[in-house]
Amino acid sequence: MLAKFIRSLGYAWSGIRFGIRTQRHVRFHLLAASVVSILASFLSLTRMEWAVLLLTFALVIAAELINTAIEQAVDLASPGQHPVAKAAKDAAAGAVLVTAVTAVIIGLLIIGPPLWHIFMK
Ligand SMILES: Nc1ncnc2c1ncn2[C@@H]1O[C@H](COP(=O)(O)OP(=O)(O)OP(=O)(O)O)[C@@H](O)[C@H]1O
Repeated sequence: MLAKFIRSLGYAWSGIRFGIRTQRHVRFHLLAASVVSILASFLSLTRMEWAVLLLTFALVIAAELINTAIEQAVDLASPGQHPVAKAAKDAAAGAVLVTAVTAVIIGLLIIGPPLWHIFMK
């Protein structure tokens, strides 16, 4: 039971590594999350603000990994060009865009005002 759980964690970790290795957008979002975290660590954020930031990072990275899974599955099912393949990939990319735009707005709402305060002092 425990061994099976650990094996499943290994599969999930290898999926994350695949996303990081092959998808430049995954790497970009990880970098953006790191930069925001470093900036945020200099600000006196509340636990709730940190929770919202972490949830936002997780949402964007998870959306990128699901997008990667959909791209892989579509390429396997439809190696040639097909309008349904395009619709599937574009919808998955749209989902990532929704989370990324929301993340930028949340980032501006949470770290924007304290950063503004520091730089305008
Ligand atoms: N098998 C396919 N059939 C039809 N259209 C496809 C197919 N594969 C990709 N496309 C479409 O071609 C366009 C570019 O696809 P591509 O996967 O290169 O997107 P991208 O976002 O530039 O990729 P990347 O993640 O490598 O940056 C998208 O509109 C996508 O939906």
